[in-house]
Amino acid sequence: MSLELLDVTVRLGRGESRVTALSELTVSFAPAALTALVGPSGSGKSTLLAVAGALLRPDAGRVLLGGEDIAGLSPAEQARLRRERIGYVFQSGNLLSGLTALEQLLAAASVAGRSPRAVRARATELLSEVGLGHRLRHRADQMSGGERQRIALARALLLEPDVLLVDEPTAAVDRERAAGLVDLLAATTRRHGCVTVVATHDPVVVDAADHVVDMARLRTGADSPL
Ligand SMILES: Nc1ncnc2c1ncn2[C@@H]1O[C@H](COP(=O)(O)OP(=O)(O)OP(=O)(O)O)[C@@H](O)[C@H]1O
Repeated sequence: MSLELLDVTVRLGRGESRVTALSELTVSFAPAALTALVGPSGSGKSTLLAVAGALLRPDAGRVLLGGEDIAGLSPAEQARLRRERIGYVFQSGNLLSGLTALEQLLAAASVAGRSPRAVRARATELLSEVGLGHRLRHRADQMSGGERQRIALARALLLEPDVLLVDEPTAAVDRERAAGLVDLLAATTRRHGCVTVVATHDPVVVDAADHVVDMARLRTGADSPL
């Protein structure tokens, strides 16, 4: 299932601080492929992820997931789409306070309508794969930013979404860990066939990516869409 943004414009802020974060941007992202989204700070990478994940409604343009315009859905339909088909791994982690690493994954599975018991073994395995196998029963709110983001990554991979949106997954980890996380992301993406878009400044991610989209070139029209 492909993901396409067609002539998308997003304006953010109010009054004098109002900026056009995305201007008539057109780009498509392939399924079963990891796309690295690169570009200078402020070029709109995070904004693109928010629009692609139906967290932000564009001022103009369409966002097609498998041919359906998700920007035009009602708020309730968008909420359902976000819950069932989109995985987010943002730097804040968006975790639930008070829960352990393992409970974060089991709770997410439960909200998505899956039996926590059925996914427990896979959840444990994924937490080990992101390097947190020894901290399954530690509270996530007592972990570092990089560790919390790795929990969010394991949680997203457990739910096997159609679209996986990841913001700077390697910013808060050491180089060796970064390579391991990117390999896991790429392998899972190819296995499950999801559209994975990773906003990054990290050459490790760019080297492992199937495609690279450069925001700076898109904005000036120098890049043709994939
Ligand atoms: N809430 C907001 N209100 C006003 N302007 C905003 C808001 N959020 C972002 N912007 C602006 O929109 C533009 C795009 O920001 P965005 O965060 O998408 O860039 P980015 O490429 O992800 O940057 P970075 O690499 O630093 O994370 C920037 O000019 C930014 O200052």
